Amino acid sequence: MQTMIGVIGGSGVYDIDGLEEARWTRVETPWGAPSDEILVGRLGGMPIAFLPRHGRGHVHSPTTVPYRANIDALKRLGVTDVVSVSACGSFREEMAPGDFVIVDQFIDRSFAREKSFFGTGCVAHVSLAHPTCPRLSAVCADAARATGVKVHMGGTYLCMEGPQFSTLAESLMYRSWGCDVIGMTNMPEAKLAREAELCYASVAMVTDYDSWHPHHGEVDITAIIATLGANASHARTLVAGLPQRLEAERAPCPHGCDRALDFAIMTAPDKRDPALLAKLDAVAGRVLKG
Ligand SMILES: CSC[C@H]1O[C@H](OP(=O)(O)O)[C@H](O)[C@@H]1O
Ligand SMILES: Nc1ncnc2[nH]cnc12
Repeated sequence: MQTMIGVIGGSGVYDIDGLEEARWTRVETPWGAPSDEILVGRLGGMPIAFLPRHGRGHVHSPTTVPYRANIDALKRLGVTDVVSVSACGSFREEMAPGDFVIVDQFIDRSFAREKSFFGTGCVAHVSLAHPTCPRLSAVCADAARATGVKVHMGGTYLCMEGPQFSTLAESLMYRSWGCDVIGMTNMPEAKLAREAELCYASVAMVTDYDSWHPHHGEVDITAIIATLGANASHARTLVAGLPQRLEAERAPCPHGCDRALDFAIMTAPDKRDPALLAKLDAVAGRVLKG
Protein backbone atom coordinates (compact mmCIF):
# COMPACT_ATOMS: atom_id res chain seq x y z
CA MET A 1 0.00 0.00 0.00
CA GLN A 2 1.18 3.51 -0.83
CA THR A 3 1.82 5.93 2.03
CA MET A 4 -0.38 9.02 1.97
CA ILE A 5 0.09 11.69 4.61
CA GLY A 6 -2.90 13.53 6.05
CA VAL A 7 -2.16 16.72 7.96
CA ILE A 8 -4.80 18.29 10.19
CA GLY A 9 -3.75 21.88 10.78
CA GLY A 10 -4.87 23.52 14.00
CA SER A 11 -5.12 27.13 15.13
CA GLY A 12 -2.81 29.29 13.03
CA VAL A 13 -2.17 26.58 10.41
CA TYR A 14 -4.75 27.04 7.66
CA ASP A 15 -2.66 26.00 4.66
CA ILE A 16 0.69 24.50 3.73
CA ASP A 17 2.97 25.38 0.87
CA GLY A 18 5.30 23.57 -1.51
CA LEU A 19 2.72 21.08 -2.81
CA GLU A 20 2.94 19.90 -6.40
CA GLU A 21 -0.34 19.48 -8.34
CA ALA A 22 -2.12 21.19 -5.43
CA ARG A 23 -5.89 21.63 -5.51
CA TRP A 24 -8.55 22.27 -2.88
CA THR A 25 -11.08 19.43 -3.12
CA ARG A 26 -14.59 19.13 -1.71
CA VAL A 27 -15.16 15.72 -0.09
CA GLU A 28 -18.64 14.52 0.89
CA THR A 29 -18.95 12.00 3.72
CA PRO A 30 -21.84 10.08 5.33
CA TRP A 31 -21.03 12.09 8.48
CA GLY A 32 -21.56 15.47 6.85
CA ALA A 33 -19.11 17.97 5.45
CA PRO A 34 -15.53 18.19 6.74
CA SER A 35 -14.27 21.46 8.25
CA ASP A 36 -13.35 22.76 4.81
CA GLU A 37 -12.23 21.62 1.39
CA ILE A 38 -9.08 19.51 1.55
CA LEU A 39 -5.84 20.55 -0.12
CA VAL A 40 -4.51 17.51 -1.98
CA GLY A 41 -1.30 17.22 -3.93
CA ARG A 42 2.17 15.74 -3.70
CA LEU A 43 5.01 16.72 -1.42
CA GLY A 44 8.47 15.38 -2.23
CA GLY A 45 6.71 12.97 -4.60
CA MET A 46 4.44 11.59 -1.84
CA PRO A 47 0.65 12.07 -1.89
CA ILE A 48 -0.58 14.38 0.84
CA ALA A 49 -3.89 15.82 2.03
CA PHE A 50 -4.13 18.89 4.23
CA LEU A 51 -7.26 19.84 6.18
CA PRO A 52 -7.52 22.99 8.30
CA ARG A 53 -9.29 21.73 11.44
CA HIS A 54 -11.20 24.95 12.07
CA GLY A 55 -11.65 25.74 8.36
CA ARG A 56 -9.94 28.57 6.50
CA GLY A 57 -10.74 31.75 8.40
CA HIS A 58 -11.18 29.75 11.65
CA VAL A 59 -14.91 29.09 11.39
CA HIS A 60 -15.40 26.04 13.67
CA SER A 61 -15.06 26.13 17.44
CA PRO A 62 -13.46 23.10 19.15
CA THR A 63 -17.00 21.83 19.90
CA THR A 64 -18.34 22.21 16.36
CA VAL A 65 -15.36 20.80 14.44
CA PRO A 66 -16.89 17.92 12.45
CA TYR A 67 -14.39 15.35 13.73
CA ARG A 68 -16.08 12.29 12.19
CA ALA A 69 -16.41 13.88 8.76
CA ASN A 70 -12.77 15.02 8.90
CA ILE A 71 -11.38 11.56 9.66
CA ASP A 72 -13.74 9.83 7.23
CA ALA A 73 -12.80 12.28 4.46
CA LEU A 74 -9.07 11.67 4.96
CA LYS A 75 -9.60 7.91 4.96
CA ARG A 76 -11.79 8.18 1.84
CA LEU A 77 -8.99 10.07 0.05
CA GLY A 78 -6.55 7.22 0.77
CA VAL A 79 -4.68 8.75 3.71
CA THR A 80 -2.75 6.18 5.76
CA ASP A 81 -0.95 8.39 8.31
CA VAL A 82 -2.53 11.37 10.07
CA VAL A 83 -0.36 14.09 11.59
CA SER A 84 -2.28 16.42 13.86
CA VAL A 85 -0.75 19.83 14.45
CA SER A 86 -2.20 21.79 17.37
CA ALA A 87 -1.68 24.75 19.64
CA CYS A 88 -1.56 23.91 23.34
CA GLY A 89 -1.00 25.31 26.81
CA SER A 90 1.76 23.84 28.98
CA PHE A 91 1.68 22.47 32.55
CA ARG A 92 5.46 22.08 32.71
CA GLU A 93 8.03 24.80 33.30
CA GLU A 94 10.39 23.04 30.86
CA MET A 95 7.78 22.86 28.08
CA ALA A 96 8.00 26.50 27.13
CA PRO A 97 6.14 28.54 24.50
CA GLY A 98 7.68 27.69 21.11
CA ASP A 99 8.53 24.11 22.12
CA PHE A 100 6.94 21.13 20.35
CA VAL A 101 5.57 18.16 22.29
CA ILE A 102 5.05 14.82 20.54
CA VAL A 103 2.00 13.73 22.52
CA ASP A 104 1.60 10.05 23.37
CA GLN A 105 -1.28 10.02 25.88
CA PHE A 106 -4.59 11.79 26.35
CA ILE A 107 -7.11 12.47 29.06
CA ASP A 108 -10.43 13.20 27.39
CA ARG A 109 -12.53 15.75 29.28
CA SER A 110 -14.50 16.84 26.21
CA PHE A 111 -18.21 16.09 26.54
CA ALA A 112 -20.21 17.72 23.73
CA ARG A 113 -18.95 15.79 20.70
CA GLU A 114 -19.74 12.63 18.76
CA LYS A 115 -16.92 10.26 19.70
CA SER A 116 -17.44 7.15 17.62
CA PHE A 117 -18.33 6.02 14.11
CA PHE A 118 -20.00 2.98 15.65
CA GLY A 119 -23.22 2.64 17.64
CA THR A 120 -26.60 0.92 17.66
CA GLY A 121 -26.59 -1.66 14.87
CA CYS A 122 -22.81 -1.96 14.68
CA VAL A 123 -20.98 -1.82 18.01
CA ALA A 124 -17.17 -1.81 18.07
CA HIS A 125 -14.59 -1.48 20.84
CA VAL A 126 -11.07 -0.59 19.69
CA SER A 127 -8.06 -0.53 22.00
CA LEU A 128 -6.86 2.94 22.94
CA ALA A 129 -4.21 2.18 25.56
CA HIS A 130 -1.64 3.64 23.19
CA PRO A 131 -3.65 6.23 21.27
CA THR A 132 -0.84 7.51 19.06
CA CYS A 133 1.35 5.60 16.60
CA PRO A 134 4.97 5.26 17.85
CA ARG A 135 6.30 4.83 14.29
CA LEU A 136 4.65 7.99 12.97
CA SER A 137 5.42 9.91 16.18
CA ALA A 138 9.13 9.12 15.82
CA VAL A 139 9.07 10.45 12.25
CA CYS A 140 7.34 13.64 13.44
CA ALA A 141 9.87 14.10 16.26
CA ASP A 142 12.77 13.75 13.84
CA ALA A 143 11.20 16.21 11.38
CA ALA A 144 10.45 18.61 14.26
CA ARG A 145 14.05 18.49 15.56
CA ALA A 146 15.30 19.31 12.05
CA THR A 147 13.39 22.61 12.22
CA GLY A 148 15.54 23.65 15.20
CA VAL A 149 12.74 23.81 17.78
CA LYS A 150 13.03 22.10 21.17
CA VAL A 151 11.17 18.81 20.99
CA HIS A 152 9.77 16.87 23.95
CA MET A 153 9.16 13.20 23.13
CA GLY A 154 6.02 12.03 24.89
CA GLY A 155 3.49 13.93 26.91
CA THR A 156 -0.06 13.69 28.18
CA TYR A 157 -2.56 16.05 26.51
CA LEU A 158 -5.65 17.04 28.48
CA CYS A 159 -8.48 17.68 26.05
CA MET A 160 -11.00 20.14 27.50
CA GLU A 161 -14.30 21.11 25.91
CA GLY A 162 -13.68 24.86 25.75
CA PRO A 163 -14.04 27.27 24.13
CA GLN A 164 -13.27 29.14 27.36
CA PHE A 165 -9.85 28.48 28.87
CA SER A 166 -9.53 26.67 32.24
CA THR A 167 -10.11 28.14 35.66
CA LEU A 168 -7.08 28.32 37.94
CA ALA A 169 -8.49 25.41 40.01
CA GLU A 170 -8.88 23.26 36.88
CA SER A 171 -5.40 24.15 35.68
CA LEU A 172 -3.89 23.15 39.04
CA MET A 173 -5.92 19.94 39.09
CA TYR A 174 -4.81 18.86 35.60
CA ARG A 175 -1.22 19.60 36.60
CA SER A 176 -1.62 17.46 39.73
CA TRP A 177 -2.95 14.66 37.50
CA GLY A 178 0.39 14.60 35.68
CA CYS A 179 -0.84 16.21 32.47
CA ASP A 180 1.81 17.96 30.38
CA VAL A 181 -0.21 20.03 27.91
CA ILE A 182 -3.78 21.16 27.35
CA GLY A 183 -5.82 21.75 24.23
CA MET A 184 -9.37 21.49 22.98
CA THR A 185 -9.29 19.35 19.85
CA ASN A 186 -7.22 16.17 19.88
CA MET A 187 -10.15 14.21 21.29
CA PRO A 188 -12.18 12.64 19.81
CA GLU A 189 -9.91 13.07 16.77
CA ALA A 190 -7.40 10.46 17.98
CA LYS A 191 -10.17 8.00 18.94
CA LEU A 192 -11.79 8.31 15.53
CA ALA A 193 -8.46 7.89 13.73
CA ARG A 194 -7.95 4.61 15.61
CA GLU A 195 -11.47 3.44 14.68
CA ALA A 196 -10.66 4.29 11.06
CA GLU A 197 -7.44 2.25 11.30
CA LEU A 198 -5.26 5.28 10.63
CA CYS A 199 -1.87 5.85 12.24
CA TYR A 200 -2.17 9.10 14.24
CA ALA A 201 0.56 11.34 15.66
CA SER A 202 0.02 14.58 17.53
CA VAL A 203 2.43 17.49 17.37
CA ALA A 204 1.41 19.96 20.09
CA MET A 205 3.00 23.38 19.80
CA VAL A 206 3.18 25.25 23.09
CA THR A 207 1.75 28.77 23.04
CA ASP A 208 1.30 29.51 26.78
CA TYR A 209 1.49 28.24 30.37
CA ASP A 210 -2.28 27.97 30.82
CA SER A 211 -3.21 29.67 34.10
CA TRP A 212 -1.26 27.74 36.77
CA HIS A 213 2.08 29.50 36.40
CA PRO A 214 2.68 32.06 39.17
CA HIS A 215 4.82 34.28 36.92
CA HIS A 216 2.79 34.12 33.74
CA GLY A 217 -0.69 35.01 34.97
CA GLU A 218 -3.76 33.95 33.06
CA VAL A 219 -4.00 32.78 29.45
CA ASP A 220 -3.87 35.77 27.13
CA ILE A 221 -5.18 35.16 23.61
CA THR A 222 -3.12 38.06 22.23
CA ALA A 223 0.10 36.44 23.47
CA ILE A 224 -1.09 33.08 22.10
CA ILE A 225 -1.69 34.54 18.65
CA ALA A 226 1.78 36.12 18.67
CA THR A 227 3.39 32.73 19.44
CA LEU A 228 1.13 30.93 16.92
CA GLY A 229 2.81 32.71 14.01
CA ALA A 230 6.32 31.39 14.72
CA ASN A 231 4.95 27.95 15.66
CA ALA A 232 3.00 27.74 12.40
CA SER A 233 6.08 28.50 10.37
CA HIS A 234 8.00 25.70 12.14
CA ALA A 235 5.01 23.40 11.62
CA ARG A 236 5.14 24.02 7.85
CA THR A 237 8.87 23.16 7.82
CA LEU A 238 8.12 20.01 9.84
CA VAL A 239 5.46 18.92 7.33
CA ALA A 240 7.87 19.53 4.44
CA GLY A 241 10.31 17.12 6.14
CA LEU A 242 7.83 14.25 6.49
CA PRO A 243 7.95 12.60 3.02
CA GLN A 244 11.71 12.00 3.10
CA ARG A 245 11.31 10.22 6.45
CA LEU A 246 8.47 7.90 5.39
CA GLU A 247 8.57 4.84 3.14
CA ALA A 248 6.65 5.40 -0.12
CA GLU A 249 5.60 1.75 -0.10
CA ARG A 250 4.07 1.37 3.33
CA ALA A 251 4.94 -1.59 5.53
CA PRO A 252 2.09 -2.64 7.85
CA CYS A 253 2.13 -0.63 11.07
CA PRO A 254 4.26 -2.58 13.60
CA HIS A 255 1.90 -1.33 16.32
CA GLY A 256 -1.25 -2.54 14.58
CA CYS A 257 -2.95 0.85 14.05
CA ASP A 258 -3.98 -0.25 10.56
CA ARG A 259 -5.59 -3.44 11.92
CA ALA A 260 -7.43 -1.95 14.90
CA LEU A 261 -10.81 -3.32 13.80
CA ASP A 262 -9.66 -6.93 13.34
CA PHE A 263 -11.49 -8.18 16.45
CA ALA A 264 -13.34 -5.02 17.52
CA ILE A 265 -16.83 -5.44 16.08
CA MET A 266 -19.21 -7.08 18.55
CA THR A 267 -22.52 -6.99 16.70
CA ALA A 268 -23.49 -10.29 15.10
CA PRO A 269 -23.51 -10.10 11.28
CA ASP A 270 -27.25 -10.81 11.08
CA LYS A 271 -28.02 -8.07 13.63
CA ARG A 272 -26.09 -5.29 11.91
CA ASP A 273 -27.97 -2.23 10.68
CA PRO A 274 -27.54 -1.93 6.89
CA ALA A 275 -27.91 1.87 7.04
CA LEU A 276 -25.03 2.18 9.52
CA LEU A 277 -22.94 -0.34 7.58
CA ALA A 278 -23.36 1.83 4.48
CA LYS A 279 -22.04 4.85 6.40
CA LEU A 280 -19.03 2.82 7.55
CA ASP A 281 -17.90 2.02 3.99
CA ALA A 282 -14.67 4.04 4.14
CA VAL A 283 -13.88 3.69 7.84
CA ALA A 284 -14.54 -0.04 8.27
CA GLY A 285 -14.91 -1.37 4.72
CA ARG A 286 -11.80 -3.52 5.15
CA VAL A 287 -13.44 -5.68 7.85
CA LEU A 288 -17.10 -5.34 6.87
CA LYS A 289 -16.71 -6.43 3.25
CA GLY A 290 -16.91 -10.12 2.50
C1 LIG B 1 -6.13 29.74 19.72
S1 LIG B 1 -6.06 29.14 21.34
C2 LIG B 1 -7.31 27.87 21.58
C3 LIG B 1 -7.53 26.94 20.43
O1 LIG B 1 -6.27 26.58 19.87
C4 LIG B 1 -6.18 25.16 19.84
O2 LIG B 1 -6.70 24.72 18.61
P1 LIG B 1 -6.04 23.51 17.78
O3 LIG B 1 -5.98 22.37 18.74
O4 LIG B 1 -6.94 23.25 16.64
O5 LIG B 1 -4.67 24.01 17.36
C5 LIG B 1 -7.01 24.76 21.04
O6 LIG B 1 -7.32 23.39 21.01
C6 LIG B 1 -8.18 25.66 20.92
O7 LIG B 1 -9.11 25.20 19.98
N1 LIG C 1 -4.06 27.08 27.63
C1 LIG C 1 -4.77 26.49 26.68
N2 LIG C 1 -5.86 25.75 27.00
C2 LIG C 1 -6.57 25.11 26.04
N3 LIG C 1 -6.28 25.17 24.74
C3 LIG C 1 -5.21 25.89 24.38
N4 LIG C 1 -4.68 26.12 23.18
C4 LIG C 1 -3.60 26.90 23.34
N5 LIG C 1 -3.42 27.21 24.66
C5 LIG C 1 -4.41 26.57 25.33
